[in-house]
Amino acid sequence: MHKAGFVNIFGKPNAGKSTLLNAIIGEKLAIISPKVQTTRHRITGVLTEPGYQIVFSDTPGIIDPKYKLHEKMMGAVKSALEDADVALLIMDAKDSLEENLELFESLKLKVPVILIINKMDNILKADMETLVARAEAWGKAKAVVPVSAMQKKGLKELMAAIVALLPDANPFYPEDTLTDKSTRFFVAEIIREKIFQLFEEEIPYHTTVIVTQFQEKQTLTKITAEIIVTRETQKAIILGEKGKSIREVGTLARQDIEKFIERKTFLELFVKVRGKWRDNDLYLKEYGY
Ligand SMILES: Nc1nc2c(ncn2[C@@H]2O[C@H](COP(=O)(O)OP(=O)(O)OP(=O)(O)O)[C@@H](O)[C@H]2O)c(=O)[nH]1
Repeated sequence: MHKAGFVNIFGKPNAGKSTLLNAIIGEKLAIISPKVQTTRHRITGVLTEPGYQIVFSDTPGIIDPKYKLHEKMMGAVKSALEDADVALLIMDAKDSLEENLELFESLKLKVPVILIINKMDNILKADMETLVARAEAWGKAKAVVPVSAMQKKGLKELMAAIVALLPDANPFYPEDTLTDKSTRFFVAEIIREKIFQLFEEEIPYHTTVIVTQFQEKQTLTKITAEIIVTRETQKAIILGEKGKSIREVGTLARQDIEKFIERKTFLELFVKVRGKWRDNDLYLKEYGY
């Protein structure tokens, strides 16, 4: 019998959700950054193997709804909770187990749960064994699996634990589907990732990216994107002296986009100032939140 189901990943910011999803799907789908809270959308990757199909979703890190944007992120967490067949709760091995369990309890999950202890490469084997035993004593997880998402360790054990909990069902997507999000979305995420890499703290959090044009030409793909910031001063920083910084964003993003869409790409970037987009419902809708 074929198995198929929806599997959602939850965890505190920086626990390694995006890294794990990428390690499993084997394609760069979610963006990864050492800064917290980079994942704002539900990102779905589809894994099709002989005998089973898993539709994965990477939800935003769990945080307080300080801004409207954050409320939308919590909304995404809740809606993901409601439609999952299996929930993967992930924590950093160096983080407090008690705190994480308290957080996971507060989600009031009604679906089967697998507790993943990530970053096993960061702690001693004996300490990990003790941690796993304490996590198992919680009693609410069907399995406790230590992994290193970064080093792709423990993934086989994790997959076996997930498949064991999947319902019998036919595949939801055709075999070659990687994701149900549009290419445009990933292009915008790649550009946003570069902004995270190149600029300090506050800039990335005040920035969003929209792809305004995506044209397949004969020899290349022409993409136009707008980088939306909240203040003129931020615009000046992103542009840089004589446009040096924005060119750097463009070059790095273009290289990754070309790898992702497997086509030569012409990328054009504009920076626009839209005050308070994070608190404005209309903008949030326009930008896909
Ligand atoms: N040492 C180690 N670091 C890891 C591992 N997995 C992830 N990381 C690092 O932890 C940081 C956060 O990883 P992400 O995958 O972006 O975390 P996330 O949970 O998706 O974070 P948000 O998007 O903020 O919710 C990055 O710097 C990763 O490189 C791991 O197995 N070992």
